[in-house]
Amino acid sequence: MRRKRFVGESLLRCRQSNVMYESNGFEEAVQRQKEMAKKKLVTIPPRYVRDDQDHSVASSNKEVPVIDMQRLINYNDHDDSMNIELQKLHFAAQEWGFFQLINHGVSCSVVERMKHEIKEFFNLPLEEKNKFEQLPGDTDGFGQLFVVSDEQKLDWADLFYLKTAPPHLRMPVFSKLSVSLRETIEEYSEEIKELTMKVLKLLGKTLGIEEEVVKSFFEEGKQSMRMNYYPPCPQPDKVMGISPHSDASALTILLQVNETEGLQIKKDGIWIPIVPLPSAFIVNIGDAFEIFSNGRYRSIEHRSVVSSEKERISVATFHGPRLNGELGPANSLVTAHGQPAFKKIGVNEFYTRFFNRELVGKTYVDTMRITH
Ligand SMILES: O=C(O)CCC(=O)C(=O)O
Ligand SMILES: [Fe+2]
Repeated sequence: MRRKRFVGESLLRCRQSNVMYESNGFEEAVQRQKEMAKKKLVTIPPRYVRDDQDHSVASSNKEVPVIDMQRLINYNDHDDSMNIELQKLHFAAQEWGFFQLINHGVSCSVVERMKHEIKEFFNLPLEEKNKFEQLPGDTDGFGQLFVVSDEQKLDWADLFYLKTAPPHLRMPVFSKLSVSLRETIEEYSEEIKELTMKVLKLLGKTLGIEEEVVKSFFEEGKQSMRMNYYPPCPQPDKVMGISPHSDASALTILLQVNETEGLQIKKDGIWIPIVPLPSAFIVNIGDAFEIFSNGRYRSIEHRSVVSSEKERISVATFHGPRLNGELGPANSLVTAHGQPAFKKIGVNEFYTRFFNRELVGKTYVDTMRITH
């Protein structure tokens, strides 16, 4: 039995070794894209082949709702345009669990710097990237997450994960990053946190939850970032960039770093591709908010597919509940609607259990559901 950290054979690790390199087409694909344009890869290593996934998508072009943050800030109950936007937010959260957020107020310069720095970061030579590998038993750094067996299929992606806030959660890998990347992430983290709290309070408002209650669960919440690099794949229909899953977060704010599309969400059993609007964030409800809202707003399954030609890069910022607290349905919703739909769980345990399982659809949040 190999040590757990080797189970997924981090792409970085594989790229270090010429032997592995010769025998593993995926790493070759990554290298080919980055440094070795002459090599031609035609087959995909079996661990990445997904016979279990149907790649078909909706034939209609349904689109996720677009919410204008500008219309929602400084909320005032007498302002009709705000009321309309708040209704739209409620509809988006209830019917879609996903929306695009425009006029979000996060400064353009921070977003642009973030995109630039992340592209540069994934472009670093291998020897440099090796310095940021996950340590045994840890989640932060380059590596694999949610890989729990040697047989498990792997996603066609290189991922870099960081806990970003509150600052005491940052791991040593964070301080090893270049000053410019670190400062950019810090600023981005701060602005995204502010935005997230505004959206969470508004979602609370649409559900009749007091702002103070939202704050007590989420104000000091755990924020983390998952940076995803999806190399081009010679047979994109045979692999998954990220397998279908819901996020454990309360709210996720996704930044599309380059132009390549790939995110799809499952609506009424059908996969719908998302076409990101320029300057928008893609926002989604996660498991922790499904629990907090007693099931009124649900986390939605999503996945990422890859391209045969182009790399794709995204940064997901997850915001969850306060680590030393308890996660469970907001009291006011339980009183108003009869019974709790979810068990209460300590937040630390909520995350420990999440990271120790395979990430499959909504199976994690389902373990906390109470069946009456
Ligand atoms: O890359 C994407 O569009 C999706 C990423 C994602 O779902 C995640 O990191 O949880
Ligand atoms: Fe996700």
